[in-house]
Amino acid sequence: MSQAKVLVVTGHGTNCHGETAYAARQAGADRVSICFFSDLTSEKENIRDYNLLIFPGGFLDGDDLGAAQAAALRWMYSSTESGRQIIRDLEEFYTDGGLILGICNGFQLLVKLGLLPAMDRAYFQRQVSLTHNDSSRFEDRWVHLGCNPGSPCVFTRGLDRLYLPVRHGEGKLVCRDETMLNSLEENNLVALKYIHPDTRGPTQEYPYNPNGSPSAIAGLTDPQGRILGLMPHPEAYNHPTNHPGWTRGEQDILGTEILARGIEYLHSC
Ligand SMILES: NC(=O)CC[C@H](N)C(=O)O
Repeated sequence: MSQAKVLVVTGHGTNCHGETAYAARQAGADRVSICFFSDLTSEKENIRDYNLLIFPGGFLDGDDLGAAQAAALRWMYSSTESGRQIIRDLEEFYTDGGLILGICNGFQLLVKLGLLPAMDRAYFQRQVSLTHNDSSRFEDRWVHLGCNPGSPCVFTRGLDRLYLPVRHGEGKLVCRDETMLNSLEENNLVALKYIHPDTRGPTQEYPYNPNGSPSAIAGLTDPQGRILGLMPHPEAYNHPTNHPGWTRGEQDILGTEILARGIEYLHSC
């Protein structure tokens, strides 16, 4: 059994790191640290000392140039003080079996870095993007989600339906064409979809699909299932009283279950 060592990486404008670290502890992590991106370049922290990397939600660099765009460039082109490229550390971290979770702004970073969906195992090549919601406004609401039982994703393993909050302006997935969208489905890289509360099937209907994402895509995984990026915030449903209907006795599976599945996977390694 290996320990689950979690690193939550923040930057200017990140605002969900504290809650995400709390949720990781609740989910059973053995060690949780929060570090700033510059702690990596100054070599105060090294991602190779961890096995679960979390990119939390927020507004990195004020969403200038598009959400997480500047941060993606920073990851691609920054080096440590001793001259090691940060991106090589990230690559080795993943090749050695690490898990990566990107929540909302973190998901935006993962697609812009090309870590998701990494179709045909083409890691670090940008294949899709996330853009402005169809509503042209920030959407802040709870959504119903269905997990894909055929997906290799370790974070959603055994989960069926979830109810989680979203809060974003740029959550609509963009694919080059219909063929790419179909390949995402065929390769089971779609881990989570927005579903309609009545039919319980994938939906394009607003506001159940809050951004107009094609095929109702809310979260993606990679071919190895060790990376998950999702627009909803699992860390924000870490206690029954976070549920908007808790005073009426309403409850769903806690969002922290997503983190717990990843941590269980690490414990089993
Ligand atoms: N909650 C978040 O992480 C916000 C995501 C993002 N910056 C957006 O508004 O699209």
